[in-house]
Amino acid sequence: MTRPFALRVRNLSRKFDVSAPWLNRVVERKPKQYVMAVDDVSFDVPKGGCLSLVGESGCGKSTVARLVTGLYPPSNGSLEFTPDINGAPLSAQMIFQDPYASLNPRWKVRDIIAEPLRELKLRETEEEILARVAELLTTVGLSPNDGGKFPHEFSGGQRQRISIARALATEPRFLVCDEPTSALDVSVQAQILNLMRRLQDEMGLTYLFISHDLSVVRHMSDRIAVMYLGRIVEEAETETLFANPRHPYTQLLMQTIPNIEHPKRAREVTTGEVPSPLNPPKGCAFHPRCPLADARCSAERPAVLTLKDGNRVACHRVEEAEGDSARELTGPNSLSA
Ligand SMILES: Nc1ncnc2c1ncn2[C@@H]1O[C@H](COP(=O)(O)OP(=O)(O)OP(=O)(O)O)[C@@H](O)[C@H]1O
Repeated sequence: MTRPFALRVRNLSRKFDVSAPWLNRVVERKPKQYVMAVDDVSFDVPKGGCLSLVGESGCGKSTVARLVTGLYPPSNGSLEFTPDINGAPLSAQMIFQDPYASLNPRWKVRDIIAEPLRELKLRETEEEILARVAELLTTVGLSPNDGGKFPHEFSGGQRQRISIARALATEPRFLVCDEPTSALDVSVQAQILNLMRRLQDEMGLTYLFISHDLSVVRHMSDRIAVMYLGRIVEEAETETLFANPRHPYTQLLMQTIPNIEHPKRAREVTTGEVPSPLNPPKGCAFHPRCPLADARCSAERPAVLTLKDGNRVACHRVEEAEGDSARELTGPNSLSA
């Protein structure tokens, strides 16, 4: 049975104009240049669940986050929130990687958290606003007295708790979390992830979670979409992805996860570099780094196939290996509705 979705994204693209200034282009006879930061991406975020986007720096994760929160308009494609999420005060709230940079250092914590309440007039009196701030601080594991302090008086983990409290102020149903723990120590990361899971259970929140680290998203996610150079290369249920990573790039990312046998792994891919998005490789964008690549991979871009188990993968070699069990639906990137 298909799970109801909170957000449905179809064929979403976003390009950025990165051309040199007009005069330089004319003098040097250079054409306009574009980066395809997000290229024909489709996914569903399950209601009350968590979909994670994973991939190396520059693959387009943050741009998807900004498209979902409305910070950027798409160049193409659609975003559809279910009506109850659209009806919430803001359809999607965002939690950022660096809580210090996203908290105004000159404001007391209570004013930081109260800002959206005041802005959107969600409480009538100052007393009600302060009561709500105290409630939010308690919800994220801080003390109501912490409202009188400034951001620099807190540790990194506590500052991320403050960001979460502020994001929750408007009672959103949908949170976009862009690398919320990657600036934190591993032990603090676990505390913040546990807090986010508890809040999800208690408030029925839906998460779009973004990380470069598969091990971080493993225990948060119902499904994981792996991105490479602006496109989704594999999307699967979390346990299936870990048990049977099909795309060679997912397999490469798996090799960066520390485990008992390899406790000191780098956590980041150290073999080969991501090609420039200004000049992406022809065919499959991953083929220059792929141990399985053959002539077809350098010539023909693989479509995103939906497999019998509902998971999706864009790889000629997987398609060949899975034979009849792989089936293409109505076109590249389509999902079973
Ligand atoms: N405002 C912008 N103008 C021009 N290019 C951009 C802009 N935002 C992103 N890009 C480019 O789009 C591509 C995707 O960037 P994006 O930040 O979405 O990736 P990411 O996977 O989130 O990486 P990171 O984790 O480093 O932020 C990159 O090549 C980036 O340089």
